[in-house]
Amino acid sequence: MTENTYTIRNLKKIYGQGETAVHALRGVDLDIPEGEFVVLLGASGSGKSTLLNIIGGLDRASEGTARFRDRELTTMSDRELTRYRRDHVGFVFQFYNLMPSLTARENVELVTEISRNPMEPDKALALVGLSERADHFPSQLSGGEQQRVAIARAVAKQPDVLFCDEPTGALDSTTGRAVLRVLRDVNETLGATVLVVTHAASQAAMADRVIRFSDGQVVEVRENDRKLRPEEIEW
Ligand SMILES: Nc1ncnc2c1ncn2[C@@H]1O[C@H](COP(=O)(O)OP(=O)(O)OP(=O)(O)O)[C@@H](O)[C@H]1O
Repeated sequence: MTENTYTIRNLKKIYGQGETAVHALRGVDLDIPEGEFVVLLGASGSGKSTLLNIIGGLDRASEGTARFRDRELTTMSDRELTRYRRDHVGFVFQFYNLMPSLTARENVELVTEISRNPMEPDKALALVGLSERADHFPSQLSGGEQQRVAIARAVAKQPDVLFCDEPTGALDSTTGRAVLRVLRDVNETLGATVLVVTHAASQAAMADRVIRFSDGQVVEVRENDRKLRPEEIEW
């Protein structure tokens, strides 16, 4: 039997209370198997980021359970959640969040210096095809290159899970494809489970599993028999 990275049951998230309460997740049930490349689709406001934030240990659920392997996240203390994030999870966001005053290598070192089992920063930069740019500052790099530094930073700690919220949202499709290729390589060579939130529905063709959200609920889970390569995807 395949193990799950995440086992999620009746997960609910309510922001605020009373008349202004927002039901961002309305009872989500999901199994995310180890090592899969998963794409989350759904309209703006359907709850994708909220789910990512909860299972990434950045936010807390209002109700329900979310297990990472054999550990329950919803009952962890803040300290345990911080350790979980540090040891197991990498994040990539739409706007790269790099430190402008640090070079590409130094941005990666920020993470490797506090990680339990990091790879060499230069190896992480090589993995995303940026060995030649290690001494450049973010302002000297293109958007796609900056995003690849952000991916190198996230994977340098050798996370079990890589969360990507709109990683290609700010990029043209050629550059975006290069970024998707890197994410696929991370999934295949490091074996990390990769979860990508995207508005570009065509990117779902490169996933093992496609999860569609609507109004705080999962309305479809689809497994692809055949995955497309990033080069074959148009958006
Ligand atoms: N901190 C917050 N306080 C109050 N409401 C919030 C908060 N964060 C999110 N929401 C609401 O929760 C709902 C789900 O938001 P979420 O960001 O998860 O959606 P999403 O599917 O990721 O959207 P997008 O594709 O636009 O990023 C939305 O109605 C949003 O307005």
